[in-house]
Amino acid sequence: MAVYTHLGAEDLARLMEHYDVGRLVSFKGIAEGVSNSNWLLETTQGRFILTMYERRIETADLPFFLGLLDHLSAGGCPVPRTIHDRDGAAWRMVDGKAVALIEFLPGLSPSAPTPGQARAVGSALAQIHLAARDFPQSRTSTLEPGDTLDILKQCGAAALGTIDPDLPPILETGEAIVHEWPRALPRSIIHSDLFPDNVLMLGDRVTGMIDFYFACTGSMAYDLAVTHAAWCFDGTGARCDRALGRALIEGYETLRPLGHDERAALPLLAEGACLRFIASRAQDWLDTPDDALVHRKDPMDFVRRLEFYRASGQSAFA
Ligand SMILES: Nc1ncnc2c1ncn2[C@@H]1O[C@H](COP(=O)(O)OP(=O)(O)O)[C@@H](O)[C@H]1O
Ligand SMILES: N[C@@H](CCOP(=O)(O)O)C(=O)O
Repeated sequence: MAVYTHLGAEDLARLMEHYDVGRLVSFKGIAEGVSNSNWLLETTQGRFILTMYERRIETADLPFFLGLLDHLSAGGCPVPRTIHDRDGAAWRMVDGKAVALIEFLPGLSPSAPTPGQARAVGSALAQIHLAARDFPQSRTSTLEPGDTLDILKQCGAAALGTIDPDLPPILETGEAIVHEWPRALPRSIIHSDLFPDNVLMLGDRVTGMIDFYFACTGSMAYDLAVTHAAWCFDGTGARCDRALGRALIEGYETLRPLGHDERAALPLLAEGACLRFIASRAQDWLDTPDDALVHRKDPMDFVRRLEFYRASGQSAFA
């Protein structure tokens, strides 16, 4: 479910009058996504996405997120640009909530990625890392391993055990990850959540990277590790497809070869990436009532991935 707020035809038509995008012809709410409300709008000039920011996103961060989309798009990356209103503003307020109108990009999110698609995504990720280097704004990550371990500690071992009896030991593993975490790797602006459902593709071509609402200043190799964990396993995290992993990293290195320090850190970075998704999923799981119409994502899918990275070390990326 990803339309939390009701906006009727008249509300949307009135809103569109503030933009130079023609007249509203049709619209529909988009079911995918969990954080924001999204509508697909069709006007006499084309298609657009309207996003209303509902959860987790601070209005104070919008200049960073929306400015980043415009910067990357202007730099030739497959990222939607924002449509500014007639006063030049990238977002407006509707009923006390911020909304932004965003370019619609064609494409489908792959549910069973191929090595060709993984290679293209690796290369697109490197492209945004390079293009973001001269983006003048920065944003501190709120999901470093220390932060995510704190989230798990706040959940508490007892509550984690109600999700799965094998979950509480993650608290101890998390301490080890925080202790060993590398702090001096090359940085840029990173996406931090480049799962297949945040990439639009036509065949082997990336047509869109979306949902930059976890983007922040961070280690580029960490972003590659997040993308490895997100793309290269079956749904439950029980099996890693090493061919996909190889293709992803090869694709990345066509534009930005990894340094020795980055390559050496990949297993630990991937463990940190898993810790981050275990924490947010566990928190959401415990915060979501049993009868809510939301599909809860299972933190154990990333516990299995973490165990794989811990057991395999460098060979996971060979
Ligand atoms: N620029 C875009 N072009 C085409 N479709 C988009 C665009 N932005 C979002 N979408 C569609 O909306 C869905 C939800 O968007 P997303 O930003 O991932 O929401 P959430 O932040 O709630 O996860 C996506 O899965 C995609 O289908
Ligand atoms: N990719 C994360 C969930 C983040 O939610 P999103 O809908 O904003 O992409 C996960 O799989 O846990």
